[in-house]
Amino acid sequence: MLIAFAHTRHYGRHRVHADAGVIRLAGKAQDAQLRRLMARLAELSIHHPPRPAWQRRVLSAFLARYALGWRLLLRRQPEAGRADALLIGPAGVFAVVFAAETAEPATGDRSSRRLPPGSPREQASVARHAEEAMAGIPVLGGRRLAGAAVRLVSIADSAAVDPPRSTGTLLSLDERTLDRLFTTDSPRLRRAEVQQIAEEAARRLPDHDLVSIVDEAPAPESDALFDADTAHEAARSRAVSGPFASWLTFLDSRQIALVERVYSGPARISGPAGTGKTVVALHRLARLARRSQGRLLFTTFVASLPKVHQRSFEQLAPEVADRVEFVSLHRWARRLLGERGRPPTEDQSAVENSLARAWSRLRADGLESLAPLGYWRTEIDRVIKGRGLTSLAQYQGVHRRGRRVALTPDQRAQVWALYEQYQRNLLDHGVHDYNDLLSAALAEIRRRPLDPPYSAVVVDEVQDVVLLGLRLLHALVGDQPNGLLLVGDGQQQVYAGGWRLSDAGIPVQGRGEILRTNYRNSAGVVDYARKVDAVNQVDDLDGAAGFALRDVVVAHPGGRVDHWAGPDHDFDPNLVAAVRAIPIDDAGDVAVLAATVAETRRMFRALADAGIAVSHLDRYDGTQTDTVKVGTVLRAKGLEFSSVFWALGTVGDVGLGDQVRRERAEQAERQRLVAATRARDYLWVGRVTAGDGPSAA
Ligand SMILES: Nc1ncnc2c1ncn2[C@@H]1O[C@H](COP(=O)(O)OP(=O)(O)OP(=O)(O)O)[C@@H](O)[C@H]1O
Repeated sequence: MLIAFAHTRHYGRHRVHADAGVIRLAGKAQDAQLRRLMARLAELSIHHPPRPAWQRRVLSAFLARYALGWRLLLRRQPEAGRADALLIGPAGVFAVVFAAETAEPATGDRSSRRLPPGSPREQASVARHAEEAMAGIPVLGGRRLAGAAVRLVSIADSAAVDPPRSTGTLLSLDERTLDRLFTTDSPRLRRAEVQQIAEEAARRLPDHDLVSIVDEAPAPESDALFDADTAHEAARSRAVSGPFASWLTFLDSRQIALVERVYSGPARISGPAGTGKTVVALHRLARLARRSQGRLLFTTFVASLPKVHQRSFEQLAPEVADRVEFVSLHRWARRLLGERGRPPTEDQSAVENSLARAWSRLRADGLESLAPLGYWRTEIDRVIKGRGLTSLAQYQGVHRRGRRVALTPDQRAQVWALYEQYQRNLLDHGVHDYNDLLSAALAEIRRRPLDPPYSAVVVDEVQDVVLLGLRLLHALVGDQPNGLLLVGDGQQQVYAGGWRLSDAGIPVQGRGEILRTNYRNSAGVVDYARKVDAVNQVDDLDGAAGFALRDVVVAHPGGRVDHWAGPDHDFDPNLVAAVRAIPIDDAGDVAVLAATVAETRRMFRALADAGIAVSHLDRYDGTQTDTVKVGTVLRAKGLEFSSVFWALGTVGDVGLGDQVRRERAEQAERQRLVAATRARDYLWVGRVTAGDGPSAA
């Protein structure tokens, strides 16, 4: 065994020498020997102050894992607001603080005295400095270490009376619980990445020593996923670019810039499907949470999505996860109204009934000849109530974005009459629809703002939030710096009746950013999605030309798309056969999607009858299960699966006018785009060429 240190010295039979601040321990590492060596190292070091025995044992425990790929950077002199060490290994990057008074600073200088261990100020300072030192360290493949990947861990003397508790921004351990640091279900770093990061950190931090042990027989990289012979091309490309969920640890330089950017007011991140918009939003939340004390909010229009992203966030930044609320917009509004003593009365069938009764009274006025009731429901939901219009005069003047049935002033007056009758019926029933929830919540917030307010609000899939919802979310944080972040993609808008951010009075000029590299979908899947017509109708949510999927850079090669077309009676057996062809172990990463609930019901039944374990996508919360998820494409927004089966429904548009048909076709194209871009590696597209299609239950 050879130990290298600042100057070559001999300790027993070990030769120790230091070279540019790098300490080397060479030879076969035995735990007991290491412990002795570390003790000597601490005592004899000309760089490091003496350490208490328990800290030396902890450091030895770190070094004992050297052969398993762990690297240690040791700060020479303790310093207020700085980590004592950085530990880098398969489970991630940790900034380590010894949570007890270490040896008195050699200089006795007051400035180097520490704040009380574990004080929030000390924690925040340690976390910030460690993040800033490490963020952006490059590894192979053009990826860079994300600041949020650096976790703060405080290690206490296990002889202390109270066992340490993980609180706030801190993971607290002692010698008895130290193993929790090293164990991980899904490795975040590969051996070569650990080494690259450690070496670059040593360059960036000249007041640290990188302790290394040259082992004659390093343990082999154990992950079979990286075996070039066995892996599928796309899966291999993912494996090469990093272990599972590599976005938890690495981002590209553009993404890092967006995570770290300080915005002086509301900001927008857009970009085509799969470019990491949500990933960037989650990293930003982690960064902001670590730099603030209050609550933060992540919300979206899609009911089931917040839970899924909450699970990812708990992996990304467990220390601050309890300060970030993940909740859908309507649930949030409902909760607020409850807390303010004004709980809404919700009854979906009474809401439907209110509209149906209004329709049977007023349809003869001519609306029926233009479009069916469903069309007017969208008009009321998205255009009239969704935009918070309060008078016919406002409605007469509004630009009905995405709505293809042109309306004369008289016809607008008829729609307005339908809306007013609907409102009266809701009132009679004493019920509220979804938009009523949002407008009541907005009125509440204007009457009495939240106290304390959120320090940041992130809105994902913002393109599908109604204007009223945007106003509500804007009212929560106003134009405060880093307050409101809107994340979305105009190309994936699945509801007509959209808006411009300027309609909501949200100023994002100069704070709009675009992501352009797709990390989710393999090239074959992107090639299919590029041809979808929705590609040609995209803006940046504020009127300017957007950046479309057809122009993305694709990170992963490979991927496959299969097409099936045939008569209705052949659809079910072909779907079942195609799903069966997926290896059983991968079933949990499979989604079967369609545009309508009726279609999904039929497919659910067909798969279940064939003995395939299925579950409802709308109950999916990100928990790993081995069931195939079946649901509508609306429920799949923001999600991804290894394989996606998509039933191209036949649009039941017999007897509809050209304009309604056109709008439906546009919507169907956008849904197709969303469905296709949920698939990482495999997409199956089934189309019924004769008969009713899968919607015929
Ligand atoms: N820098 C990165 N390195 C590796 N993988 C990444 C990176 N950025 C994103 N990803 C992966 O890309 C996928 C898509 O990311 P994300 O869900 O954030 O995209 P999105 O733009 O929000 O997509 P959509 O608009 O379709 O919801 C995720 O699986 C994530 O793991």
